[in-house]
Amino acid sequence: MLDDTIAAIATPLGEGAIGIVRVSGPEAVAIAEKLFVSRTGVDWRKQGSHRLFYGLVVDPATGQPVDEVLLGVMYAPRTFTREDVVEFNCHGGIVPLRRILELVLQHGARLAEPGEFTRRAFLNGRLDLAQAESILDIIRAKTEAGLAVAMSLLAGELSSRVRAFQDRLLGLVAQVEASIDFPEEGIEEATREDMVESVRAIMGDLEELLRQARYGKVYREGLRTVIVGRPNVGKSSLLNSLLREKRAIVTEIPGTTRDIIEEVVNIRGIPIRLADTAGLRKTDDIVERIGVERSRDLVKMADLVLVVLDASTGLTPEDRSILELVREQTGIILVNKSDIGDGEALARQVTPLFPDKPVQVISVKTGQGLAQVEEAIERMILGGQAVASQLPLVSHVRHKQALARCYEHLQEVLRALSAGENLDLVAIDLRAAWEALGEITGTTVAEDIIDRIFRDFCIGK
Ligand SMILES: Nc1nc2c(c(=O)[nH]1)N(C=O)[C@@H](CNc1ccc(C(=O)N[C@@H](CCC(=O)O)C(=O)O)cc1)CN2
Ligand SMILES: Nc1nc2c(ncn2[C@@H]2O[C@H](COP(=O)(O)OP(=O)(O)OP(=O)(O)O)[C@@H](O)[C@H]2O)c(=O)[nH]1
Ligand SMILES: [K+]
Repeated sequence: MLDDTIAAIATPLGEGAIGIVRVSGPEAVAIAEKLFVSRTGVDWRKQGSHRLFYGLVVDPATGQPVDEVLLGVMYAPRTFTREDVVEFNCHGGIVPLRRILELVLQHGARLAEPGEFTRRAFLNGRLDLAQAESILDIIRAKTEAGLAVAMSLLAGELSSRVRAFQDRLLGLVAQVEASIDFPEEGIEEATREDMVESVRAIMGDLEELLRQARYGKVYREGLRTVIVGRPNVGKSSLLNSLLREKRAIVTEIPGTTRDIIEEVVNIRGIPIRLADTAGLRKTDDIVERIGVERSRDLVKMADLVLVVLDASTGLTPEDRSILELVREQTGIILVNKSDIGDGEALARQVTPLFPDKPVQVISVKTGQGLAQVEEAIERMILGGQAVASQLPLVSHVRHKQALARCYEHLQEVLRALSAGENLDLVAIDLRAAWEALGEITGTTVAEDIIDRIFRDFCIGK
């Protein structure tokens, strides 16, 4: 598979200043030799790696110049894929990009599959699987904190933690196997206790990582949030104030399963994905409207519900119905318009009715309480902590699940050790724990999981 040379357009297809056709594999340099004509008199083949050369791409069949380009040349093995890589930096239009790609394909490359460049980096050992996954996270990061989490994954911070765990487990395996090899000596009580202690220590460290994993995925995926409330309580005003005051609409992303536009607000580094609940906002009868399937889905799928009440009108039956609808969900109750009504009184009234939900008195008009809303959101996400003391190392569900499986195997090790069971059993569970960790870095992962990971990438990445 790695004998062939792959090529793809690596930049978005649209009108841009520059576009890149990327080529990787054993034929990459030979293809460039056929298509690229230097215009500086420099013999680019005689220069070092990681250089740019100015010239033309010329169609060898016709002798016609196709585009004026900068050719990037990087020689194996010190490249992104660990293969020879050439990059045609052409003008960023669809026709020059397509034309150059076509020529490259005619002269010895095949079209790359989605994520195939990164997959080669993984297969050739330049990146482990978690690092490869981080590259898509970098591309999709919605806030700077999200980018920082992705960059730490790329830097291998999780990977090195995982490898350290694996080393500790291997140490234990060696200890157990040594005892198995000399059964006549049996295993001493002290040794057994020693092992129990080591396993407990590893489990403690795993627990810490798993705690972070609870909110880690929010940095990557964002927090699906909806604002609900009856008409005129100030939902649009709240949304606008979040969007405007933050001046941080990072991007507009289409909802993945529905045709709903989401706007991403950056609240203390946490990407808050506010679904455009125009359907919910514009209707006369909000309760009835929530009954409408689409809106209900939106609310049910939300990670966080912001329920807005109006201090100037007090708690109405409609408010109660809305609050009932979202009783089971993570939410914050916002008592708005405290500038023209007794917000504290209304807050005292609803707090005992919905003890799970923090209540915050606000006025979108004066700005009162809005900073505390952000704090409350942060606190809910970070499991009670007001501020993340450190960015989470675990941001993928896949990684979290592998850590959890490792943990379960270690529970089994503990049980077997304290029940005085056969050491063969203990060794098997220790190895299983070790293997679960290898799924994160990709040393013990099934091919179909790797396929699934790279399928999400775009072509050219
Ligand atoms: N034009 C271009 N820009 C790009 C990339 C690319 O492939 N091409 N990248 C890719 O997605 C990212 C940068 N990542 C890269 C990672 C490693 C290497 C590389 O050549 N690494 C060598 C180090 C070479 C040296 O030390 O001299 C190596 O790791 O061995 C290049 C780009 C983002 N920008
Ligand atoms: N005094 C005061 N008025 C507010 C406050 N927040 C919003 N309003 C006003 O309340 C009215 C309704 O606000 P909207 O934001 O449109 O309310 P909504 O909940 O989106 O209303 P619908 O779209 O009908 O569901 C507007 O006139 C706002 O200016 C507030 O904190 N204090
Ligand atoms: K409105």
